[in-house]
Amino acid sequence: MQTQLFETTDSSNALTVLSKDGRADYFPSIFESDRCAELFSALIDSLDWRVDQIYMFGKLVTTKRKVAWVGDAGCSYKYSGVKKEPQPWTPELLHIKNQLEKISQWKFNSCLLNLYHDGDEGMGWHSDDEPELDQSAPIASLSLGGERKFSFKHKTDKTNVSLILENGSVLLMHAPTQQFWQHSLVKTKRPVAPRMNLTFRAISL
Ligand SMILES: O=C(O)CCC(=O)C(=O)O
Ligand SMILES: [Fe+2]
Repeated sequence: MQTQLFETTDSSNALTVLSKDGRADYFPSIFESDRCAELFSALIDSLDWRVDQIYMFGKLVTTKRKVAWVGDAGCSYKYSGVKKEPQPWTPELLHIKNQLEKISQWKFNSCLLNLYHDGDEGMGWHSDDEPELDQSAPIASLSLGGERKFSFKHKTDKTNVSLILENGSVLLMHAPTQQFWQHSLVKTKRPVAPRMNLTFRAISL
């Protein structure tokens, strides 16, 4: 079932996505486009980007998508069987973190950055429910660059909710969304500009 569900919540222009078993708030334009371009290029230059390794059908495969894991000292993170140690925060990332903490009223101590060069790169169905994440915390996701379709799928009734993540937008996924829903960044044949996504997370230390 394909649905598109939006409901305006408050004066912040947030749209609420998902009608049960969690909640996600979409903020269309947290950073304006000139600022997004500046941030995109500063983050490309200042971080150490690596290809990712994930298990797919029991095989370790290397992605074309690049990732960077950033966080406070001690915020190591294990997913798809691979443990990552964090890079230190940069001034731009601390600035973004600060903005997202105001919006979400939560403190984050780590950030996963993904770089999708074109529409051939995406991210398959998963939940961000690793044991080291604070299960009560939201995940705040900032998008920079080309617009891409993002979908949620309910784990039991398979309801599908999709939205377009625009340049400079923030998607705030509140607990217990990860427990009940999977999400994916959908690949596309359309030509799309490179896109960077930053997910700010709270790791329990
Ligand atoms: O690129 C996106 O919007 C999603 C990224 C994501 O789901 C993740 O990093 O866990
Ligand atoms: Fe995710």
